[in-house]
Amino acid sequence: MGLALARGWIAGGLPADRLVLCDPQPSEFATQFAAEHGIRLQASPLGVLTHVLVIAVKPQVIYEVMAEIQPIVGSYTLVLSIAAGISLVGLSEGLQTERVIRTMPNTPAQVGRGITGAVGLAITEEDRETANALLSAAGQVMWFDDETKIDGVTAVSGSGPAYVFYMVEALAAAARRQGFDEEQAMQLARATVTGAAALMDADPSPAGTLRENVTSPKGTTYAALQVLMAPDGLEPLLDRAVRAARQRSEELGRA
Ligand SMILES: NC(=O)C1=CN([C@@H]2O[C@H](COP(=O)(O)OP(=O)(O)OC[C@H]3O[C@@H](n4cnc5c(N)ncnc54)[C@H](OP(=O)(O)O)[C@@H]3O)[C@@H](O)[C@H]2O)C=CC1
Ligand SMILES: O=C(O)[C@@H]1CCC=N1
Repeated sequence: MGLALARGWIAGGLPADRLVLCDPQPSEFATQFAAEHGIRLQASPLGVLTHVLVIAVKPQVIYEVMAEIQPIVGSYTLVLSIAAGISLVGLSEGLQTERVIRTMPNTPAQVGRGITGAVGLAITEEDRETANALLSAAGQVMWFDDETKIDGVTAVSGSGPAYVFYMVEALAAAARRQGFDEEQAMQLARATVTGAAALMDADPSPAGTLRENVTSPKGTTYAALQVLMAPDGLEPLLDRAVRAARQRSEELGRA
């Protein structure tokens, strides 16, 4: 996810010499990305004068990483975390600063179409503007005063792209059962979801209206929606999925 953000920032015009990527074992992709854009890539941020420190490691290793990098955090450093579940207090204690922002982006950030939820601890208006400039290069930003909202953002939009991609996989599987080969099934499913998303993007009508526009009276869509909108249909299923993601976000924060 850190690289997705970095790609969004570079695509959005952030000069490469303002960015230092730190990873003790960078992937081939990260190495290539850094080389291609002339971005400094190093094992650790120790020694870097850091005005904005973006922490994008897994929640399971974040406390260990914070203990290691705390010395680079000074009064001049604004900290921005994207780690699921890790609280403002946890970040503040780990890095010995209150200039901390907890965020939850999502992977469409890499094409500038992400949405990020954000909440700050003791940040100034200037800190908020700095973070907003970075985050909005990757898409929309929603600020909250209540930190618990970030667990909800994580469960809805942070994890959400995976739900949509799975919907494509499931629709393609259903298409295969209708006799299409794998390639045809995936083409039909993928174009349906990207096309529907593009239509929703272009037309501000409520999603319900767009759905009704597809649904001819007593037609085929109506028949399908009788199944999807049944009491045991998609809504309760998504509700369970979102609750499970939220619970996991809360658990990661306690671990
Ligand atoms: N994936 C997503 O859609 C989203 C993820 N997030 C958050 O982003 C964070 C990363 O998740 P994700 O991108 O999925 O996971 P990844 O494993 O893809 O990314 C974590 C990266 O951090 C590297 N890393 C490990 N230790 C260090 C270290 N000491 N210093 C610097 N880098 C290190 C890892 O390397 P290695 O693989 O070698 O361990 C890996 O490349 C998590 O906290 C997650 O909650 C937030 C929003 C959305
Ligand atoms: O799966 C995860 O834990 C991360 C957080 C949100 C999306 N991916």
